[in-house]
Amino acid sequence: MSRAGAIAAHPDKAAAPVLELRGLGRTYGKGETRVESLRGVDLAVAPGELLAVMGPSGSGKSTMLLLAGGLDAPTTGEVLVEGTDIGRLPRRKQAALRRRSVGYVFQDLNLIPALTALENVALPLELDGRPVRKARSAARDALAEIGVDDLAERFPDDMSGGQQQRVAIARALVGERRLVLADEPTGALDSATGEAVLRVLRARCDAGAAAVLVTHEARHAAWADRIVFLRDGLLVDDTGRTDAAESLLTRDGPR
Ligand SMILES: Nc1ncnc2c1ncn2[C@@H]1O[C@H](COP(=O)(O)OP(=O)(O)OP(=O)(O)O)[C@@H](O)[C@H]1O
Repeated sequence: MSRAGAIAAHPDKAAAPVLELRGLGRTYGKGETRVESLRGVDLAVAPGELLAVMGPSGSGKSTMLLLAGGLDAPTTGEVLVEGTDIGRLPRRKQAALRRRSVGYVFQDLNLIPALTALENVALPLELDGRPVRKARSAARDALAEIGVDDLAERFPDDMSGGQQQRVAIARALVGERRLVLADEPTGALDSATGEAVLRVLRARCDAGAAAVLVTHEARHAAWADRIVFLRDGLLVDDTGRTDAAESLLTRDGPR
């Protein structure tokens, strides 16, 4: 299916959002060291939608992603994942929802050094109670999707930074993740591999997932259905595509 065709079918704005941020704020520190990292952000991401978040360094992009994934708690406001306010869930249920529904690709890769690539990718499913054989089979599929199935038996220390990053991306996508949160996911990758990763992210969204992609690069943001801009902890523009990003698009996808 062409990208133009995929966009016609997605995102499904009529469906309930996969992710909703309501009045989201986060303040760090006190007194002179107080920083208002986010200052009341409202945002909804629909099934099928790939949303790009851009903005200057320090504008709150990473903070927003951490809060959206329940890895940090907001000072004000709410985060709803598939309609559930994650702040109201007991800790164990919150952890289960994160494992089942949310995939993270952060700059800090956090692969477990004592586990092979395959074991790292299978881990979230195994923690969730999936039988080991099924979890590893799904992990193999995810590694293949990212094009690193040949690394399955390798340990993180025996991989390059780019290979580790691709394994971390496979771990974020394994299973039926409805929400993928990616913070500069192509950082350590050459441009062809980076594009391939974005293609996978796009395909996941076209299959019904929602994704939030923090990026500094307009050519990566051009894969998104919508781009929002953060400045000083506030969303300053939620109007859709920029002309700059639009101009990077061709009929069948970004170059
Ligand atoms: N754990 C923390 N403790 C104190 N201040 C923090 C913390 N995390 C973020 N901040 C501050 O909050 C603000 C927003 O940071 P954040 O990392 O979210 O920005 P960003 O837009 O992702 O930046 P970059 O593009 O450089 O990654 C910055 O002023 C940062 O110093």
